[in-house]
Amino acid sequence: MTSFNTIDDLDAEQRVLVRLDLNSPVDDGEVQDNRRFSRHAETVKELAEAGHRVVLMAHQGRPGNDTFVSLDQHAEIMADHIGRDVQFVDDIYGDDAIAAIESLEAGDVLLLENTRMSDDELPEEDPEVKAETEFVRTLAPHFDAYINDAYSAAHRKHASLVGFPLVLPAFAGRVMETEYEANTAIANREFDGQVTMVVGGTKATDVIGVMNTLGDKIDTFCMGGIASHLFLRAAGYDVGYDRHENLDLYDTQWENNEEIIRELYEERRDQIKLPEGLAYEDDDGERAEHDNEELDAANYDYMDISEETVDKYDPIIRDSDAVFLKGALGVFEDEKFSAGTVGAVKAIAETDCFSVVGGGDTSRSIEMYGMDEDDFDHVSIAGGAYIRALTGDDLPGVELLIEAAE
Ligand SMILES: Nc1ncnc2c1ncn2[C@@H]1O[C@H](COP(=O)(O)OP(=O)(O)O)[C@@H](O)[C@H]1O
Ligand SMILES: O=C(OP(=O)(O)O)[C@H](O)COP(=O)(O)O
Repeated sequence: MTSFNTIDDLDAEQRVLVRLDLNSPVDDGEVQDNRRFSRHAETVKELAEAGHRVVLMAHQGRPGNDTFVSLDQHAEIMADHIGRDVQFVDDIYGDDAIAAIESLEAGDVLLLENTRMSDDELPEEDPEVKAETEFVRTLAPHFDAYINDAYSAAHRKHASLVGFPLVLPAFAGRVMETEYEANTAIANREFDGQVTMVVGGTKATDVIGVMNTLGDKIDTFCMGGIASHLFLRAAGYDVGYDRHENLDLYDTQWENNEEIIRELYEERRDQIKLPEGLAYEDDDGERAEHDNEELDAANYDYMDISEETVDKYDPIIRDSDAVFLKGALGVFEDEKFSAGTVGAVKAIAETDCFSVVGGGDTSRSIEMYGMDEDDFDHVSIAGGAYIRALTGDDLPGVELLIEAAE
């Protein structure tokens, strides 16, 4: 069913520019190894072993966030995964980057600096505009082929994702192939019985927009994470406001989505299940909980759904014939705030239903809490892209690969 050219269609010994998605959790400045590395390592290893000169591009975090860091650590982690050296240059398309690219020999692998450190990368613009950026125009002449393996970023119209397919022969990497095939098959499938979507994570903007479109396919949404705080705010509770100056989790997402959140809450109230309360860290560093009536956004950070909410969602999941999870229901990386995410993921694993767990960060909870990937029909390293794919909407990065093959 593959509709694009893949690594199998490459000529021998090419100079290949490969876009990966290595966007990872960062803990105190330390990049955390995760499934994105192991999955992309298959593509990188295959290309290097075939004797291509392999130059990798990826992004990390968003400017202004703590997770917006250099990719030097990513090069070391990738090297461990592929069992060969991964060179790193702290430049994207300047003289240092070009010199490093030109000095590569067959089978060498080089990682360029975080693409989002270039001003050309981020504004979402049409491919034709991105293809004209200095970023794309400077790098492209040094390559024979562009390979997009970053399915999980394919919903973004950024230079490294949509600019190059217009100026270089474009191919899909192995992760792109498998994620596209799995997610497209899921999107085209009809489900009988009860279909549930568990929605969490921090990127509420990515999920709220598509909830309306998916509303006719999904019987019940179980809400957690930041999106649930925004819905609770729409329901009149004191939550979903930022209390730290340098951390924008809520205010912008509320401003951008207020209308649709209020509309969804009004029109789909029976379908959308909200937390009964939320958990925070008390003065002794222990988990404590507030019921919705007690929520106090000015003084507390809420990091998980309450235990009562876990109990409310559990039977909904267990009675389902299909369950899709996108995003963590709480800060599961800290064990005391893992109850929501682990409760939902375990219930899905133990239920004989069709199941998909999505999200680069969220899929880490499976191994962190001793579950097995085989307990799910599909574990996607994509979050926003996978949920967008479920709506049947095109992903710009994928569309360009398909057009290139036509
Ligand atoms: N209440 C919360 N407050 C802060 N972060 C949260 C909260 N609930 C969930 N998260 C965080 O959401 C992250 C996953 O969100 P996101 O990046 O949107 O999903 P993914 O990368 O899995 O698609 C997790 O790492 C988790 O720590
Ligand atoms: O991690 C990603 O998306 P995801 O959190 O939806 O899985 C991608 O790398 C896209 O990153 P972005 O949402 O900062 O554009």
